[in-house]
Amino acid sequence: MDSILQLEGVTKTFTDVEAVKNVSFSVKRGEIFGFLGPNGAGKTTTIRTIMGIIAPDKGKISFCFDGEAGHRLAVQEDKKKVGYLPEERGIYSTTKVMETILYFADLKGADLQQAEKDAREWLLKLDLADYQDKKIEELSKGMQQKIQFIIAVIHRPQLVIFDELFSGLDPVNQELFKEIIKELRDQGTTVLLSSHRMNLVEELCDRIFLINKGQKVLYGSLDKIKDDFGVKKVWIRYRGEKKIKPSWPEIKDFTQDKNEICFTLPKGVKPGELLSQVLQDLEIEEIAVNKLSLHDIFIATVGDDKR
Ligand SMILES: Nc1ncnc2c1ncn2[C@@H]1O[C@H](COP(=O)(O)OP(=O)(O)OP(=O)(O)O)[C@@H](O)[C@H]1O
Repeated sequence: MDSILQLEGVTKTFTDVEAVKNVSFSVKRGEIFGFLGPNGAGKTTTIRTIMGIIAPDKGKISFCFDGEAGHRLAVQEDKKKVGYLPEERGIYSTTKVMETILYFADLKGADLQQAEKDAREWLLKLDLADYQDKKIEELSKGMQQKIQFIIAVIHRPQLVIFDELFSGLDPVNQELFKEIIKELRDQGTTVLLSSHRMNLVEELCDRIFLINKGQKVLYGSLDKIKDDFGVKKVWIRYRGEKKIKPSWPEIKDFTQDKNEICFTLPKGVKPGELLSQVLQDLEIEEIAVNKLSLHDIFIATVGDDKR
């Protein structure tokens, strides 16, 4: 898979904050790429440099549309190939919903007849069909966010960047957008998704970049990151209420709740060998051995600093 977007050594310093330090990654054509990090990590700053809203102090950002050679997003024509949902929400406006969507579609050079047809379909899909003639300011925050989503995709961009798409959406709408993002990917759109919602990222993305304090922490395929991390989480439910006192030095983060125990095994410890010793005198009802979730890896990697 070739890259549609490439960042090489991107650095951005504000007066007294090094917001982004030497960040490099590439987004492959047709993938859903997760861009993660705690609050203040540098995600939005990186995205704004990608969108050409702020210039990086150092580094190179290049796009490669339709197999062309990579170049900066300077040309107006190229900007039309990218969609962007910014983190800051609210398009408070007295303009009507459909007019607003078509205004942005026009700015991005979309065919207006096609855009109007697409807009109707999106509004229907997002449960806003009755709102097309309402003023934007009459919509709730979540509804306005849906309109911003439509604006980001109305010109059928090749690459779309969602900065915290899921924030402010209720669980039903989060599920709806999860499906929509998969559909966009299946239709050939590349998606860069910045988010704190680890469970959603885990379900949607094959590859991620985790940034903390402006710098790379983890980058690559989620499966490989989990394998490299190596820690396994073990959960066991057994018959009876025997109190367990683990005497095995390999076991970490041990907790017990009635007849359920949970612990982690560090990288390199083979669960089979240990469990055969641990389980000798327990009558097991259920057992699960899993790689750490992205949420656990996130906490383990950046949590200490945050605390
Ligand atoms: N315009 C600015 N002027 C000064 N400092 C800024 C500016 N924009 C961002 N920063 C600083 O840069 C750092 C990174 O901010 P950024 O908004 O990129 O983080 P983020 O990862 O998007 O955070 P969040 O998840 O909280 O939105 C922060 O320390 C922030 O205070």
